[in-house]
Amino acid sequence: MQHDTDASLIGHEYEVEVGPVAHGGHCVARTDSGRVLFVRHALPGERVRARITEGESTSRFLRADAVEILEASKDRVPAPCPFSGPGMCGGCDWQHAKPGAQRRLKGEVIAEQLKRLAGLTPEEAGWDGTVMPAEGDKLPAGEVPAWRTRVQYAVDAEGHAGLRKHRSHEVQVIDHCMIAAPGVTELGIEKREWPTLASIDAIAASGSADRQVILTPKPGARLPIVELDKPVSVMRVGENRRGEKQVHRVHGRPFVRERADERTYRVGEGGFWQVHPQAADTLIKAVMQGLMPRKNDMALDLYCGVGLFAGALGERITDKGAVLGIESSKRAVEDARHNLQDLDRVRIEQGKVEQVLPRTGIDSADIIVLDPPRAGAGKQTVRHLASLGARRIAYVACDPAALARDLAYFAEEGYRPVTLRAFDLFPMTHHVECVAILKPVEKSA
Ligand SMILES: C[S@@+](CC[C@H](N)C(=O)[O-])C[C@H]1O[C@@H](n2cnc3c(N)ncnc32)[C@H](O)[C@@H]1O
Repeated sequence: MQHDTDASLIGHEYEVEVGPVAHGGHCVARTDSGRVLFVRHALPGERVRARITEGESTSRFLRADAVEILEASKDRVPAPCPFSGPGMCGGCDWQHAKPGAQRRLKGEVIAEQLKRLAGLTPEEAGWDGTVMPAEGDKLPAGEVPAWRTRVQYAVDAEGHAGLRKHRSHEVQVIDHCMIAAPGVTELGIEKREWPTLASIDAIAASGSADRQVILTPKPGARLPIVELDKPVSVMRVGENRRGEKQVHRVHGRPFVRERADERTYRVGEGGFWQVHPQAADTLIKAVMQGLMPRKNDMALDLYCGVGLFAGALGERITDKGAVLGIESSKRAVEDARHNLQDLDRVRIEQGKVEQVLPRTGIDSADIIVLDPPRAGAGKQTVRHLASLGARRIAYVACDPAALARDLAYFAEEGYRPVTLRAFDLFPMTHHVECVAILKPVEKSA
């Protein structure tokens, strides 16, 4: 039996004044009785009618969608995508904000996380407070940037391709995704029916003409014959006898080729590559400007993926120096070793940073780049890195909260950020990428 005290509030509506944007991209508001709402599709300063999408009368906070805008912000624009809005596609949650306002709001989230979790003002973090577009991203104002080179389509019960709704397994059927790169759209996935599939990952490399689809069949279903508008390589997701996910090549190359800093990188299924076409070059430039590698440096590239930063470092560390990359994914390590085989100062180790790094016996490094997954590196790894005495550390982060937490750990170990740069590598969404350069705090005599 359900008590009155924990009754579901889903569907209840409140008129609220919308406060600041919070980590995760939702705006904070309060009901008249003081309940905290995280409101999607709203903007700071607006008055909206918010409909509860998650929460009970006893929940600490509720989630809501702005279903009617009673007083609009000057930053609001009509969402260009017909599939974006309350109850629809969960992808682009900031379509209703002008591009400049999107970047300003991302900046406000970074500033808030730095203050709350690392006790740093923007000045103390070496940040001018701006979020820059990716290098070379010169899209005219007002146009929707078609940047997404990798799109994961979900398939509904009738076989129509679409995108997942926000925090839901339901599929929003679409006829095209506005932020998908032209190479993805040209495949025509949405024009066909896929009754035997659960999902389709579509990849259109930006560094080559390679196109790939990774098909996940419904349990027990057969793989369809794939006929798309452009030639693609096809991979299939299955399970081995132990129930572990395995990916097999059906036809074509089992990888796509990408380019960054004038090198070609092979990226196999499951290997990480930045989704925005200008992201890899933008990040390499920011990291190299910050680290300023010297020919004899001992350098580490942690969470190295298919070798993006290790490649850039290996090009610059040419004399008696060395570069060690560490990456947990076996497939990515195979690709990294292939990609960097011409760089004889570069070595790649497979395994988790927190396990492999202590095993290497390395007790000093001159420069370090780390680009961990969303959760960040964590206290143990930060402590280990600080003990290596590097003169500079570049921290690449896709989550400002994880970055701020790790900056606080670095501060405990005597490292502080000297510059921080933020890039809008995910336009139309609340996501943002940061590069912080850290140096040891000089000890006073
Ligand atoms: C954000 S990606 C960065 C990849 C690469 N630096 C790039 O920009 O292309 C993070 C990478 O860390 C790897 N990874 C995740 N957890 C790890 C761990 N504990 N140790 C080592 N690698 C890990 C993932 O497989 C992924 O390739």
